[in-house]
Amino acid sequence: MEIIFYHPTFDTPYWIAQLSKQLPGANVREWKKGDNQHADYALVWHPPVEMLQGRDLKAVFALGAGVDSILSKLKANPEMLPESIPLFRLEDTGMGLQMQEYAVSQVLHWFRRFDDYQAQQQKSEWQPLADYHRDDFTIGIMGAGVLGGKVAESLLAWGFPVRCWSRSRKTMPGVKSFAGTEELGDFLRETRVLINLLPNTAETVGIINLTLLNQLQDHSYLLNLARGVHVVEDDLLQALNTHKLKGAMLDVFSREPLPQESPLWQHPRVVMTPHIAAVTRPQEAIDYIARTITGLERGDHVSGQVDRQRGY
Ligand SMILES: NC(=O)C1=CN([C@@H]2O[C@H](COP(=O)(O)OP(=O)(O)OC[C@H]3O[C@@H](n4cnc5c(N)ncnc54)[C@H](O)[C@@H]3O)[C@@H](O)[C@H]2O)C=CC1
Ligand SMILES: O=C(O)C(=O)CO
Repeated sequence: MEIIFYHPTFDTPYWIAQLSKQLPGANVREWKKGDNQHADYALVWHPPVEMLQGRDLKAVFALGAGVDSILSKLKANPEMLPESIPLFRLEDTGMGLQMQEYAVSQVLHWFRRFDDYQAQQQKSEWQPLADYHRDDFTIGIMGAGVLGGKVAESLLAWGFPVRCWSRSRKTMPGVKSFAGTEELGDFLRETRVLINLLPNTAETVGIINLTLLNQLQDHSYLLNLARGVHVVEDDLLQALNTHKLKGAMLDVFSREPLPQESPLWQHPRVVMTPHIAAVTRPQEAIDYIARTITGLERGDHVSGQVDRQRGY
């Protein structure tokens, strides 16, 4: 079995060594420009079109959870990957725990009013503030998939009321589920902390705009863990400046790195990280890919296949 690997920043020799260990019958090689030799599987992130085009592959694995970049490349170059070749993505593989750490730490930060205490400290002000109550701190998760589900579990464990919104209704013990555009308003109405874990699709681009933000509770918070294009940044700034939103924590931006001139950098109630909410953990990802390839070779049903029509 021949496997080609391409990632612009990962430690390629490490990945090749570990994959070869887990798939002893396979020959795993780094794909380099000009390599047109046969391959059964391709493992990729931001692949050049020529790497995939015209190949008789059994499957392609995206080395991340989101497949928006590969699907947008495919839209521009449909011949890069025919529909008959399945595309897989990473399901959790250690990203769920990272998302939990990120969300829990920031929700607790807001809930215990550490943002207010930090602002007071800037003014050398010693002033205990009134506690917030969990009943007024409903967490609303947009996108209740693999990662949204994990985040919901962890915030439930901290005793917060948790609700989620997705395309179809979910059954998660203790979590109130809302589905479809017709239930979006009800979902937002009681949400105090909005956590975004939607995929980037034609339907979700720009979904977090002023109309949506205005439906949240007053003095709400936004945690964007998914993709920058979900948020209309001017609308976010407006919601912050009118105090509809009390704070925002952003891991992702419509342009990355965030341009120096963006007013988000300096906003006193915005905190940000450089797209690190959940990164690919090599060992877990390699375990998953090796397990899935073994399953595909046996003809088993395996999970993680992207539905290209849906876009995730
Ligand atoms: N910031 C970071 O470091 C990372 C960000 N991500 C982002 O997180 C996203 C989510 O990842 P997973 O949970 O693994 O995806 P998933 O596919 O398991 O879950 C997506 C959820 O969104 C819902 N959804 C999709 N379209 C919808 C629509 N139009 N309306 C309502 N609900 C809709 C689905 O029903 C599903 O519940 C990824 O697509 C990726 O963009 C993923 C990993 C790291
Ligand atoms: O896996 C993904 O989709 C990511 O955004 C990784 O940072």
